[in-house]
Amino acid sequence: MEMSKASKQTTRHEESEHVQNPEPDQILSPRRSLELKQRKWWISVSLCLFLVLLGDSLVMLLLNFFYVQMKQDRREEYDQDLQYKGTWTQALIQNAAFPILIPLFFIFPKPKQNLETNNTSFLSLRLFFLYLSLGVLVAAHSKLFALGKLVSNYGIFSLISTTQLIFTAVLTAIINRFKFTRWIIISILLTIVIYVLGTPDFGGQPHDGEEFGYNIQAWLAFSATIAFSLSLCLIQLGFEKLQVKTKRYGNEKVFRMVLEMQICVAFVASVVCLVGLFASDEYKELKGDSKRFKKGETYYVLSLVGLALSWQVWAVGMIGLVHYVSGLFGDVVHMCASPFVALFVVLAFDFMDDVFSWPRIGALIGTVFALGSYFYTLHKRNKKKMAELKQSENNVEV
Ligand SMILES: Nc1ncnc2[nH]cnc12
Repeated sequence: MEMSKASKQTTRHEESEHVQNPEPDQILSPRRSLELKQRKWWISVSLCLFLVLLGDSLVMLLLNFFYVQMKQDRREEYDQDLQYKGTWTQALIQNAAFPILIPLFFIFPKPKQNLETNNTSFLSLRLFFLYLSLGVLVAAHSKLFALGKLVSNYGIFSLISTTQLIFTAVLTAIINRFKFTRWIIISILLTIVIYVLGTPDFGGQPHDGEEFGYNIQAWLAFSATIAFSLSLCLIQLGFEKLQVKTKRYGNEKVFRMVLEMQICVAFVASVVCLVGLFASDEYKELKGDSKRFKKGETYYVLSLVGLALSWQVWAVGMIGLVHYVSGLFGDVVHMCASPFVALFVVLAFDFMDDVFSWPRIGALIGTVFALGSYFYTLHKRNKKKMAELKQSENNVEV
């Protein structure tokens, strides 16, 4: 697209201003600047990891709280009726609290737009379609996840969910041309074992006789799993190939990108879930649930609001990990959260059937090795970048 004379002048003016007032990073030596960048990156990764653990734990605690509120005493008398019943509602809750992120989006600093790029409207259009399709995909996995949890035996559902990491690994190899290292493979294998041993129990299961056929259960869990893995890989692709290339945020990876992705995708997903909720007449059943809540309607609404906010905490952490590291790492962290979540559920609720047994303790210890092994690869990658920079500096000096 042709640039007008006036805009060219402004651009030149801005460019000279940019040179006269360099960014703080540009004043520093390249080595110091890379060091600072890597430190900032580690802080961002640690923060996102914490958000995923926190979100995962809060979601599971609130789901169990809901279960306890609907039932007078023990959880071992499983009853599907005591879960959040509406699956469109649950899918909506998983996405609908995104507006709380909008003020955050404006609070986070906006880096200067890169002025070299001129043909970004094409990329922005593709980004728009990516957000649209990702929103539909996220709505689909949220709905299938809720449905699978409602109609399946939770143990079987969890076991099938274990394959999630395998799907993510295969899909990311194809879609993102992901390069696996020995340490990443060790981390994946450990995470699978951790997930099998450490998944938290969940009370809201159907009675044995009431379960859907195993076929349907398996298909629901598999579909949720594949849709979830696919969404992680596509989000990574969107960051790498579209969002970074539009250069609206300069050349850097910034947290604003994470918030933009989550707000746009969750908005589309919420619209899809709302349509589903009304088209299926499910909204009519909501009143019944609130009446049965032991602590009353206010707590019922508060627990739904809490659940919706917890999902946003989780989603921002997940998308942050995809942005700063990869979809595969996001999935590893999400699955490694399971023994922590199980521990919190055991500590928070006095469920007679739920103890923090040896396999779970083993799983908890295993997370240190699984995450440590992935972190080792990341540390080596950062060190390699620093070594390359030092090498090129030495070459210039010689
Ligand atoms: N909607 C979802 N949320 C969390 N984990 C999932 N795994 C598959 N679908 C999921």
